[in-house]
Amino acid sequence: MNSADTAQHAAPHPAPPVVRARGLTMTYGDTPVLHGVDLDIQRGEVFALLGPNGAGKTTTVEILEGFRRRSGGEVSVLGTDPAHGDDTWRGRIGLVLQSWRDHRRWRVAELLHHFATYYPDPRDPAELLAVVGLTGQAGRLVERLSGGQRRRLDVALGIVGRPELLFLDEPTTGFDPQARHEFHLLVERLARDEGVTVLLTTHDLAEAERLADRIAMLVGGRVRAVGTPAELARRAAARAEVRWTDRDGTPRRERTADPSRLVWELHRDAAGPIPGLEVRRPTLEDTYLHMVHAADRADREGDGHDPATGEHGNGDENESAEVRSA
Ligand SMILES: Nc1ncnc2c1ncn2[C@@H]1O[C@H](COP(=O)(O)OP(=O)(O)OP(=O)(O)O)[C@@H](O)[C@H]1O
Repeated sequence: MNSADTAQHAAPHPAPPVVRARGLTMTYGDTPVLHGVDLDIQRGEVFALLGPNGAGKTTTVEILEGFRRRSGGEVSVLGTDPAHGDDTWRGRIGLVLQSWRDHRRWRVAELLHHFATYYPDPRDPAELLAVVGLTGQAGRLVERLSGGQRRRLDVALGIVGRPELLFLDEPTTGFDPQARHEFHLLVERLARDEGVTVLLTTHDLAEAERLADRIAMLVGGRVRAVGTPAELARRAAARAEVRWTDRDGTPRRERTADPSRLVWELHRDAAGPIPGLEVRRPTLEDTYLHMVHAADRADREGDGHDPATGEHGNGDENESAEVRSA
């Protein structure tokens, strides 16, 4: 959006994004892994960062958390450059890390009380244990918790300080389905009722689809697309699958960009109802796989083709900024 558009359509004092990155780059040694990432995450938004192993998700998140120094670009998190965040800034951020390995000898409630003392206005630890379903384990040593229970404790520790921005790095790994469901309700409540902004990385596409207002797909250190799950499905032009059973009982399936035409043709050719007829719309998984394959292909061919839009760029990193901000 150009500045004239902004003046015309935006509120008089639009809130700045909670997370903003422009042209973020990262190089390990002489290996570049982020190639100019742009992100805008608004207050109260649940934002998921998806991408294959090695895409650069953790690197991006660690830079935003202030744990890793970037090589280049501009970054602002809660109005501060994370490279210069102080304790007050850190207190406004919640991290759900991959388990608190140094605290195995603590008891669950003790550890939560201890963490609560770091913050000016912490949540009540007993209430929080109930929220994450660990009341029955309050007196247990952390090292005696199951994997899923420890992950719930990670979540409790991440939100005890009432963070404005919560980073969730693969938060439900090891959760059973019910614990995952309860965790999703908790994240929805935090975002909806308390206006907490959430940045989630996950390999669970159903989780991203369920929780995220918007999703960014990061492949090979570039954001290939940003949008709601429905927008991404439309942009990726992933095809629907039509299933039916032939007159001789053979199950059939066909992928098509125009399912309504195929269904019409089937009806036109059939003498009566079509048994087993089913139209399956593209899922986020279809979209994801489509984009990852297309991005791999584009990178191999070096043609600047963007899988998110089907547009051809000039291979310039700035070109894909148009896609990202769309
Ligand atoms: N400390 C490091 N030193 C050198 N290279 C690193 C370092 N950390 C990550 N990398 C490399 O940077 C690239 C991006 O890694 P990163 O961990 O950010 O990816 P990711 O998207 O989080 O992957 P995953 O889904 O597997 O967690 C990978 O090629 C990885 O090998």
